[in-house]
Amino acid sequence: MGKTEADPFAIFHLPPPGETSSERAVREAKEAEAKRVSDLIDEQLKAEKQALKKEKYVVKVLLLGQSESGAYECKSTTLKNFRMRYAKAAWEAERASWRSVIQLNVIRSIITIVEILQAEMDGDPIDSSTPTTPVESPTPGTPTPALSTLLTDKHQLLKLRLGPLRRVETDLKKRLGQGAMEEVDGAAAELSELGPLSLEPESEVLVKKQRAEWGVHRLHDALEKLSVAVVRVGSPSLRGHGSDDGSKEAGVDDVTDVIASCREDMQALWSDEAVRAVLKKRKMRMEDSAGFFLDDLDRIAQRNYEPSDDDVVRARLRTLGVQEYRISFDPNDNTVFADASDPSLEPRPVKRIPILNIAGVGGDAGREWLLYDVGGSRTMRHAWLPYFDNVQAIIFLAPVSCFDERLTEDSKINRLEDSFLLWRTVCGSKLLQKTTMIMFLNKCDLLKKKLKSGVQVKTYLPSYGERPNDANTVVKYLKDKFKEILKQESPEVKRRSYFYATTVIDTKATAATIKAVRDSILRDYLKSADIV
Ligand SMILES: Nc1nc2c(ncn2[C@@H]2O[C@H](COP(=O)(O)OP(=O)(O)OP(=O)(O)O)[C@@H](O)[C@H]2O)c(=O)[nH]1
Ligand SMILES: [Mg+2]
Repeated sequence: MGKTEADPFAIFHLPPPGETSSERAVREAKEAEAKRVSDLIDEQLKAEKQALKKEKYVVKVLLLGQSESGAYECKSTTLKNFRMRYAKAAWEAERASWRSVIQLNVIRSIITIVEILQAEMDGDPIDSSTPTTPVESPTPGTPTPALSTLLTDKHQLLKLRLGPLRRVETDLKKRLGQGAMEEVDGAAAELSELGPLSLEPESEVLVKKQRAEWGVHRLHDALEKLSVAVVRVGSPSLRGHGSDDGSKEAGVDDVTDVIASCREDMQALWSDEAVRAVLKKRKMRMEDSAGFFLDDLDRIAQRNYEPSDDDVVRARLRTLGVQEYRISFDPNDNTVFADASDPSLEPRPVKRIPILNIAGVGGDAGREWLLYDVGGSRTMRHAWLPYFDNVQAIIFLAPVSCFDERLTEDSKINRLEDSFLLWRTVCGSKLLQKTTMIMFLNKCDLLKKKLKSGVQVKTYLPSYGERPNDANTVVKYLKDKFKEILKQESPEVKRRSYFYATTVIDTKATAATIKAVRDSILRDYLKSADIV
């Protein structure tokens, strides 16, 4: 190579004239460090590029539905069914942490009962706006016989003996930590100001069934805090309360210890006939409320209690904001179900037909899913919009049992009506025109119970007319209504939709539905991405 053809930039790589050997060593060290940093940046860029490419094939699924204090659409419960089946490692790792949430649910139920007894003692009027499952009780507003005379010294004693649960509730909330907060809505605000429990007539205690509910913004963080607390059991800061007999098992934290010590008193309260009569009069069906575990106290209020899958699914913790979950499907599970849309009320076994081999056709496409669980209250709905972009499927939870209930936040609105409105808005969104729509007509168990107790659908939905008042007919009627709305709101594209009648706390029955849903979403995704 001649002098004129020399690399004009070579001069920049030449050592400075007159460089000593120590200066050279310093320079070379600097150059080596610069190269290391440059290589690192290159590697990061490459990894980001690969992640972006992979992200393109991530299937996004959004769970939607209303949620008001006192009535929920079970979005998080549905998601738990997915994770229990398809994110087994994370599910197992979290299991112990859910114990604290279940304990919190138990304590909440007991405190609610004590407050209702208090209201009866004080002669507080019955709150007619409360959307609870109706039981045979007098029409709100009409004079009701006082049951306070049924409440005796026995109840006073029980109340006193259950007093420590208040402190334990505070401890549990502290454990949930900063990621958690109490969702205080309107009338329930006073509850957070409540002092110690009291059955004295001069007490300031107010009973509202529109309860302040404990919720979390970052479930993962909250559960992680709980697991740390569980590991720390036996640490001095968590000790301090002895059990009835003064003994305490090693490794049992204070909260669990107090709950176990209160087991018999909690059972006595829950099984007491006078208490049941007051609850009935005040239209509170604890059995139908979220996070109900009082029938399982024998098992749960134990020092060695460990939650089962079903317990975790039934545990109630309100979602605030939007939570993201990643699920990676097993690469060996490469068959999908044949189309199983529109099954009858009881999930029908569907024939398993290997219609495609994903690994062979689309590589990793469709293996990674991002599931978004959003807080459903009206004040949170604005937060949904950014998640509509590029979403493959919406799982919409509609509560079929709520045809006779009204929103807590606006007592003029029927809950079913609100669900129809929300469904119309979601179906009509331009961003979702090609999105697969999956509807869970949920809470079939509560619907059956309600109809069995004699509630007539036509009283609340005059258009229901003289159709039979049974669950199958009601579900079919509502499904047709939802389908009609979907059709009206999908004028151009033929959008895929699937409707399922569900009871998502029944994990066994839901397993088949979840599998069918997974397969439908995957099949539609692969088709839309032109992978098949
Ligand atoms: N009886 C009955 N209860 C159910 C059913 N599905 C869910 N639940 C209960 O309802 C409660 C609330 O459900 P969640 O899944 O937390 O409701 P959500 O839609 O996530 O509510 P937000 O987080 O407040 O938006 C849970 O504690 C469940 O135990 C069902 O099909 N039948
Ligand atoms: Mg939730």
